[in-house]
Amino acid sequence: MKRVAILGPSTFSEEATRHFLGEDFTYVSYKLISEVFNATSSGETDLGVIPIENTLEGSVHLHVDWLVHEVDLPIRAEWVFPIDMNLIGYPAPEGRTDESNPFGYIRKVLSHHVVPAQCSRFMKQYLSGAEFEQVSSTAEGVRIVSSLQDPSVAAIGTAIASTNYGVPMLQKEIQDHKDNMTRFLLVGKEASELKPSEDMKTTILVTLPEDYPGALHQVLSAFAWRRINLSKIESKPTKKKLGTYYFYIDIAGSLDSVLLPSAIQEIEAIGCQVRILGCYPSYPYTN
Ligand SMILES: O=C(O)C(=O)Cc1ccccc1
Repeated sequence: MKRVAILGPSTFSEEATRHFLGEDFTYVSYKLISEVFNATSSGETDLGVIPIENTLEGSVHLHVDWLVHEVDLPIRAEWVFPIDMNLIGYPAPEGRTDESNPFGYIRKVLSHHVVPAQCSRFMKQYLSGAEFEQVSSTAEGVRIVSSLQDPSVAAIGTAIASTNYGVPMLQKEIQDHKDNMTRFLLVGKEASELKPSEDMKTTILVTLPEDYPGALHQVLSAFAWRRINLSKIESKPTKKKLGTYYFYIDIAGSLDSVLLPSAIQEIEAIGCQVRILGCYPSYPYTN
């Protein structure tokens, strides 16, 4: 069975990956996302799973940075999964109940750094007196809460973490939007056989030549006149020189098509550097 590195166990990454890949894989849990990248890169696992983008927050920049700067792992698939955030902790100690705010006794909330933006309304209303502390995963927050057994410290995480660590669910589904989706990437050195998808995507990084006015316009027009659809374009610092950027571009379509390789050739011809991060199937959410 193929081995898949995930941030886990009992995380949103695990929920999303089991839903997508099923049980014909061996899941190997790592505490840090850097360990997920490194395990996949070193061959300890065949594949790795990276949460890359959320409906509300956009890209998880730290993870994009790893993909671009630290490893050379092609993207093999992407899928979307709905995320239900839950407040997990212990009930109010006796004498600490507050009519106006049932969670007013909570002083600290532990979770993954992408979480507060996804439950900002709930946190503002009920947890404004609590300090947020970032931990390596939502499950790690629940694990710490279970070890402290202190009602003033709570976590935000998955229902499965509440069950597995034996910490009560205080409030279900506290995310701002019911359709709170996260996009996950499957990365790996070798292609894996996956279910067919109607949608293929290609992700490229483009570095513009210096001193070439209008270079970005030229890049975009290489796609535009071929009627190639871009689903995302983001500029990011190259990290080599202040003020220099590359563009992270998601393209609807496959490198097997005639048009896309010719668009890339045209971009290279004007002096841009192009790195292909992957050409892969994309899956919408189906339950
Ligand atoms: O910490 C987790 O549970 C993760 O898998 C990372 C994450 C956190 C919040 C939304 C999606 C993924």
